[in-house]
Amino acid sequence: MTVLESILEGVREDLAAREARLPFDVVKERAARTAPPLDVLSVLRGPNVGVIAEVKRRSPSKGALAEIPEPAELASAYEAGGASVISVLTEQRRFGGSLADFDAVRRAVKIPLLRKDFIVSPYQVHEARMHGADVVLLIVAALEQNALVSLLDRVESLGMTALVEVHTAEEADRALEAGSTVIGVNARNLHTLEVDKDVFGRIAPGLPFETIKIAESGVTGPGDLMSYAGAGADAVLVGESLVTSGDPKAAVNKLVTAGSHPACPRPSR
Ligand SMILES: O=P(O)(O)OC[C@@H](O)[C@@H](O)c1c[nH]c2ccccc12
Repeated sequence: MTVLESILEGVREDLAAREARLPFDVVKERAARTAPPLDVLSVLRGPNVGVIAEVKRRSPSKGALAEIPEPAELASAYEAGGASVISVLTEQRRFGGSLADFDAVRRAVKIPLLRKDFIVSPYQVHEARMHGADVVLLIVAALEQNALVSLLDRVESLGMTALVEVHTAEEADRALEAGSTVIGVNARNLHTLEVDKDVFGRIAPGLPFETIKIAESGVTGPGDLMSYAGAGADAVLVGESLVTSGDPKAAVNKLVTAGSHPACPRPSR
């Protein structure tokens, strides 16, 4: 079994437990009564290379990263540092996240929020909306094509934006075929956890120019942001280097400053 497969197994078990506690109908109803999602597309289409800052306690590859006793405080620091979007991991077993973290962050900040989890069922999409998500991650490697298509439709029908994650050119083709407008290229292979920062530069130039391109993983500072920008990134998604920085506001701000510097390559749109 690959790492991704074992993560998905745990996710399905946890999902079944939540479904037993709160019926899908109720989740749908509450989602429909939640304040509408924020327009993240116009945020990501802005003139600068944006920063999506992630609340991440641990990861299968690195183990514990940071305790983060107050996710709301961390998120406020990200917002104050100029992040465009905040990503909150809600997967519990491997990443130490939760929907309670998501709620705390939602109450603390005004900028768009991404629910970062392993979405395999429509239940999780409505659940994300019920908790105030604006963006939902869909991982191509975790989904059959028909499931990807129907989850993407579901996300959009609720007014949210799907960040569709790929790691290979074949997955990028599947993402485009499904109709994705925002594609994240993860430098990390979720089957093996290996990181290859050149993956973005190999895949992004082949995507349509109007596709919003996000470079995910392995950003350690402004240098990485600049090189991803040179390969066409509209934004970078950063977790580890921010949560381990000791000063998340300053760490985000360094990236944001690089992404708005005149010397930073801009997405051509
Ligand atoms: O901590 P990093 O290397 O900055 O990476 C952040 C983000 O890209 C990573 O957390 C991530 C990308 N895709 C995912 C899918 C599931 C869980 C986590 C992820």
